Amino acid sequence: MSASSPLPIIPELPPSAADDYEFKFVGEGASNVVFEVIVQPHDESSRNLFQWNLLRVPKAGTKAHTYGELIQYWETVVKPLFEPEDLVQHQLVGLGGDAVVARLNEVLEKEDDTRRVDFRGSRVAKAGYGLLVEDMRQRHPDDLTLEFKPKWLAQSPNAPASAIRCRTCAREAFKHHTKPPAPANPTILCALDYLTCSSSPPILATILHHLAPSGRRPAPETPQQQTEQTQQHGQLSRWLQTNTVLPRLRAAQLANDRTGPLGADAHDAQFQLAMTLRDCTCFVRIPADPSAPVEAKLADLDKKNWAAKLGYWQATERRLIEGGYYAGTEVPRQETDCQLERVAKGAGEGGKGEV
Ligand SMILES: O=P(O)(O)O[C@@H]1[C@@H](OP(=O)(O)O)[C@H](OP(=O)(O)O)[C@H](O)[C@H](OP(=O)(O)O)[C@H]1OP(=O)(O)O
Ligand SMILES: Nc1ncnc2c1ncn2[C@@H]1O[C@H](COP(=O)(O)OP(=O)(O)OP(=O)(O)O)[C@@H](O)[C@H]1O
Repeated sequence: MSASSPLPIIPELPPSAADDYEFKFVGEGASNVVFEVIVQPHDESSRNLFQWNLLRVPKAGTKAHTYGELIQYWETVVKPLFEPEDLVQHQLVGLGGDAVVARLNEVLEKEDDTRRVDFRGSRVAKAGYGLLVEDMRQRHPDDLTLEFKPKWLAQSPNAPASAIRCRTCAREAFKHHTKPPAPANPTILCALDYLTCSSSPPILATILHHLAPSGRRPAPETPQQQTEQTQQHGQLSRWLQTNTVLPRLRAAQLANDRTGPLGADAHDAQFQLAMTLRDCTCFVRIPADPSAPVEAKLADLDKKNWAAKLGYWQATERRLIEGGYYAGTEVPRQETDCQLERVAKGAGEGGKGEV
């Protein structure tokens, strides 16, 4: 938003929305909740707003910035780093009063039993604005959709010389140490593999196994569905090998962090941006229609509350170094599959070939 561009018109939910609209829980993170909004068929203007968009609202009691600040940061700092098609688009929407927030909280309360344990009981904040975010879910029941966090695509500048794990694998090993992984999902995907899979078929196979395990989709019921799924698998492989968005994200993470958390201060705007870039989500949609293009977009590129988080980031980095999580010497040893360890062991020893 430059100083000279006109202020965008912010749409507003009508006062009757709490009673007239249906709100369905879609997902949540530590700071936000996302809902699908279903409007009356005759309400054409609202139908246009919500046909391809979801409603994202802030949770109460977090240290996150207001949506006005998030939009300003995204427009001026994040957006210039990417191509428009790399980013999930969004716009502010007025919530039309506390009745909508109360309604959203009723929906959330009903979900409590199935929510992530540490999120249970958290509620939507009494905010004036939400965000309309481009809906990245399936548009057709046979579309293949994926969601993952690329995290740290390059090593932390603070990693010790003895590191055989990247920052993402070290952090995951620490997490598994304090909270053992679910039996269904025991292995860790090394974030560095996203960038090297283009030149290594075994690494590509590992990523495909993590992102699109065959058991997660219903088995094809017709020859047409079988063909579609094979095509989509091929499209996903090609996307992983040729996309430009993850290399661009990695380059921006590297360019904006020369010191790592231990050398940064709360006023270091570049480091702060790097931390935003390390906590985004990548959505991929591969349409069932083979002539339609693959869409892959980054979301959740929110400005971090640096003053509130710097202490946590520094303490995490120290814990990973001092606890031996980078060096792989923690006790008991956690199972990881880091590219750095594979390289250190030598590509020949049953590893995954050149990386
Ligand atoms: O600290 P990390 O690396 O575990 O990342 C946190 C995320 O954990 P996860 O991606 O699951 O490992 C964490 O994600 P969850 O929603 O807890 O899964 C948040 O994104 C957190 O950011 P914020 O406090 O909401 O600003 C994230 O915090 P920072 O990115 O600010 O460190
Ligand atoms: N544009 C979208 N399309 C489809 N689903 C979405 C979209 N945005 C969010 N979601 C769903 O809602 C969930 C939570 O959204 P979001 O990432 O905005 O929360 P958050 O609190 O910012 O997360 P985090 O704690 O990781 O920072 C996502 O994991 C995803 O399942």
